[in-house]
Amino acid sequence: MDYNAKIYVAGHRGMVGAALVRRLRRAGFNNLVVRTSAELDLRNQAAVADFFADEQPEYVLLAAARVGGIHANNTFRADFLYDNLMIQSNVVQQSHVHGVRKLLFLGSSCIYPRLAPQPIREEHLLTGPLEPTNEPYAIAKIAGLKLCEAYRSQHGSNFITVMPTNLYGPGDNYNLETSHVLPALLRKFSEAAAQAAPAVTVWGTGTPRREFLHVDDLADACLHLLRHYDGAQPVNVGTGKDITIQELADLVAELTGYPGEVVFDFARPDGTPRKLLDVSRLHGLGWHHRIGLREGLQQVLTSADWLHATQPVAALH
Ligand SMILES: NC(=O)c1ccc[n+]([C@@H]2O[C@H](COP(=O)([O-])OP(=O)(O)OC[C@H]3O[C@@H](n4cnc5c(N)ncnc54)[C@H](OP(=O)(O)O)[C@@H]3O)[C@@H](O)[C@H]2O)c1
Ligand SMILES: C[C@@H]1O[C@H](OP(=O)(O)OP(=O)(O)OC[C@H]2O[C@@H](n3cnc4c(=O)[nH]c(N)nc43)[C@H](O)[C@@H]2O)[C@@H](O)[C@H](O)[C@@H]1O
Repeated sequence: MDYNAKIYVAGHRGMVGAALVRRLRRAGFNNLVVRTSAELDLRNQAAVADFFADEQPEYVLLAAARVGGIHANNTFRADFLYDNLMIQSNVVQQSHVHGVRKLLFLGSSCIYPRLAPQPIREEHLLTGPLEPTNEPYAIAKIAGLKLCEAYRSQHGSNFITVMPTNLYGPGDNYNLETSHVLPALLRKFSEAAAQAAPAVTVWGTGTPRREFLHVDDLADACLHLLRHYDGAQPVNVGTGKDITIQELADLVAELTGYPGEVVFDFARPDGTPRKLLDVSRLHGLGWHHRIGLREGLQQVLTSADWLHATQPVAALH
């Protein structure tokens, strides 16, 4: 890849988008194009067409999406379906119209069938019913993956799809209603430790298993695939290891120094019982993750981003 190539990072302020910008800059790619959602609402077809006509990017990394945890997905079902369909349809279609050399689309491990064989291989997609709590989001993401596949087959477009597992790291969402489990537990346990609260409530039964990859590892994998992968098949990106939500809660309690009780709220949904990714295709392409979960959590808990993100509201005024 030419270091002066114009690369559009859609969603550059998000956790993944910001990590992509950091990784691209560190690699020497400095001709990056970015827009906030206020500057360019990617649901607006005409605005996206104008943007591509003006900027003519050579590469596109599509990290803009409506994203959230199990509760947000299950609550804002129409928003997760509509926003993601519009964003990806506009960006992928305009990438084709303007002859983008390569586009990287981000799927997710949660779009595989709810009870897919474990670990999940890329060919397990669409082989069974989806997890109900995030079916709208999964349908949108599957449509995006299929749109990339269709442009490749009809027009020879080099649009690749990456399937990340659950991610965490700098720029994560710590809103307790809309976030994913890992940032939610980091916040809950650290606030409980600071306030000497007697117990922390964890949603569900604690028995589901989840795999967690640091977002800087994901960004590194995306750059590796942007440089070395031109295949039609999606590529899973993960660590190949998972833990139960109970084990995650115990690890977060240890790292935040919380001594109190953990209480499980069975009224909250567990979601998919397990979604461990088979990462042999990725390993075969020469990439392995570097940041283990304990090390990654310690990095988050000592980062400036964490202190800023979880500053008590009172302190902000
Ligand atoms: N987080 C995970 O665990 C995870 C796991 C697997 C896959 N992924 C995928 O990774 C990608 C990024 O996720 P993330 O965790 O980085 O999400 P995030 O932190 O919520 O960031 C999403 C970004 O999308 C942008 N965006 C949302 N709606 C937009 C719109 N209408 N127009 C323009 N931009 C819009 C936002 O821009 P502004 O900030 O400017 O508003 C934001 O920067 C998504 O495709 C997601 O499916 C995430
Ligand atoms: C990667 C993401 O995976 C998502 O599924 P998924 O991992 O179940 O989404 P999470 O919200 O991370 O929930 C994972 C598991 O953690 C439990 N959990 C326990 N305590 C909490 C808490 O305080 N907050 C949250 N959020 N969960 C909690 C939750 O019930 C579920 O069993 C999809 O819904 C998204 O579409 C996205 O793709």
